Amino acid sequence: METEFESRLLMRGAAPLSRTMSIAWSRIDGSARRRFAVIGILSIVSGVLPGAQVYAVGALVSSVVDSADYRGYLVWAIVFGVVVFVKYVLENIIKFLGDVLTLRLSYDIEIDAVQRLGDMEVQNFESSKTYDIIQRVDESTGEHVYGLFDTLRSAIQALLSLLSICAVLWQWSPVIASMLLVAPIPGCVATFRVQTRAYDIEYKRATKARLAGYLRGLLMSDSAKKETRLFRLDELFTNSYSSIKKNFLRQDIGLARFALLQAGGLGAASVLASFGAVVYAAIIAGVHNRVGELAGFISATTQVGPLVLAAFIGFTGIYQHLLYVSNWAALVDTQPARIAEGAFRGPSDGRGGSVEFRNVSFRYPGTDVLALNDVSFSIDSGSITAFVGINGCGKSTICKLLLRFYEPDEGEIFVDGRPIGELSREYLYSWSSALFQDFVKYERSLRDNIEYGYPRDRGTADDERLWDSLEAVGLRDWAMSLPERLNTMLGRHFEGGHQPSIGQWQRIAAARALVKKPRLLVLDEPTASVDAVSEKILFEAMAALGGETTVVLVSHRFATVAHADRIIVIDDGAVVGVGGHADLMEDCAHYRDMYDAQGLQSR
Ligand SMILES: Nc1ncnc2c1ncn2[C@@H]1O[C@H](COP(=O)(O)OP(=O)(O)OP(=O)(O)O)[C@@H](O)[C@H]1O
Repeated sequence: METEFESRLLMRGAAPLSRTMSIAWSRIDGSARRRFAVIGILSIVSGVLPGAQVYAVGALVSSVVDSADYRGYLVWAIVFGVVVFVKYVLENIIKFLGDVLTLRLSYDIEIDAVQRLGDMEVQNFESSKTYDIIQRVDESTGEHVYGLFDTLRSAIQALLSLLSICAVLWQWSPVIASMLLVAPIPGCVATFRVQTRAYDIEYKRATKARLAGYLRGLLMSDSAKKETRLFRLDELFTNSYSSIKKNFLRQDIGLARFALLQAGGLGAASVLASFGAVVYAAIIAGVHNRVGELAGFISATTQVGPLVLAAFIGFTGIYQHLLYVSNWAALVDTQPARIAEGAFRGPSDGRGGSVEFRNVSFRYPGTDVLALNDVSFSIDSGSITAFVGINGCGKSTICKLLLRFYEPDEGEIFVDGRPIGELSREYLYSWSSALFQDFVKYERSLRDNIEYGYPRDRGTADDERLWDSLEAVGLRDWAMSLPERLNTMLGRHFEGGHQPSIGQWQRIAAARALVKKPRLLVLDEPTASVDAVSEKILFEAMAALGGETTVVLVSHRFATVAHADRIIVIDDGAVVGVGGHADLMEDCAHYRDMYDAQGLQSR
């Protein structure tokens, strides 16, 4: 059973090990590689010193026994001291260089991972495959990258030390040398078994551990607290969490018992075998009067066990690091979905903003259902166009394609008469803006919250512009009443934060969308959280943009929708009606049904 598992472990690790190590190596810069080289050379020197140390012990004791003159053994005492001291110095230098390298790699790799995440397209975060990889990369990856190389280095150094000791012992007695080398093996097998079992437990519990982490996160989340309290989910989640943890506890205690049994069996066999080797060496020494060699054997006994273990376990310990590093390597190795960049950078101050979808069809990656099926429509520049339809009909998908978060599978999208793929996204985003239904509540100052919507290449937005945006969304008076006005921190996570209501948060997000005075404004359910008065204010803000800004509005509120210049009705990924409110009430049964349903609900 164990053997089968161990071989599975090696199989599982061997292929990713070489791939992961080559990825890690390719990401390490020249100076870090030089540091690795220096550490490697010092490790080789330090690796052969234990042999010299054992030899010096033997020679020292022999010279004490054989020579009456202290000068005879003083030389060996000095040699012994120098060997011990040089090893001490080398080990400390290796440790220092290793620590510095760990810190540097941790920094480099953490920044590299963060940059990769920042650089990813929206669609990667909406794909469970990539999202899974993203979730598994944590801040400790850098330490494990060095750990991966360092474990290998330590194992090789331990092997060198063993060879050097072996070379010395062999000259004295091949039989005792063999006994000493073989003695630690059962103990190593025991440790290997315990480690592989621990690794296997960790590997198998990864999914449950993630679930436990998720439940814990829900229990700690301020946004989830109301629901968890109301639906008594806190109790349910706490029970699930503790049941997972109890299971882990049971496994860990079982592992501790297994470790004790292994130590008591194979581990004890090693101790007894070493003891046997020393007794045998003592007998030989007594018979042949080779006290120096006996001292060398005893000195070697204390070193050989840990060295065999380090060499043996070092190679298995690599898998522990591999578990972490492979997540990061998978991130590096992932070919995230990319949106091709267009070259057109256009006149930055030019107005416009007309949009056309021509026979656009689209499936989300990894699905076979058409989210949009042969969709065609056109939107005049400066107009307000509303999209309506039941949940899941494809309205948000139209917004995502228009903002180039995805590319259509078929058909083409034109902006100002030009295929959208020809526009550079930097250019497109410099004059378009959006307010999403899942807008972000940045727990930063009110100023930051609005300024985040202002293009960085235009510098910082002046206060007047920020106040204008607040005015447009009806928040000027509220902002004036805040303790530090624009500089007031928002949210509860940082000290001194002021918590806006959800509707205020949404209007702040609207101010952020408006601050750049966009030519194209996509509003994906912008009024979901606001009251009727605020909705009117928001709509007036949109209308005030009229002529200057093309507004694409997704909304379920017919009171808002009815004011749009044109309404496009979507059903099951297809356009089923286009026109003004009055026309659609006449001609489009689907629109009329939705309108009536909302009228009934509100009565
Ligand atoms: N990231 C995604 N991966 C796979 N399928 C998706 C994804 N996002 C949306 N879909 C699917 O695409 C279809 C259209 O979704 P979309 O979000 O565009 O609907 P919607 O009209 O905006 O709905 P709602 O009114 O609920 O916001 C739905 O069937 C939905 O399940």
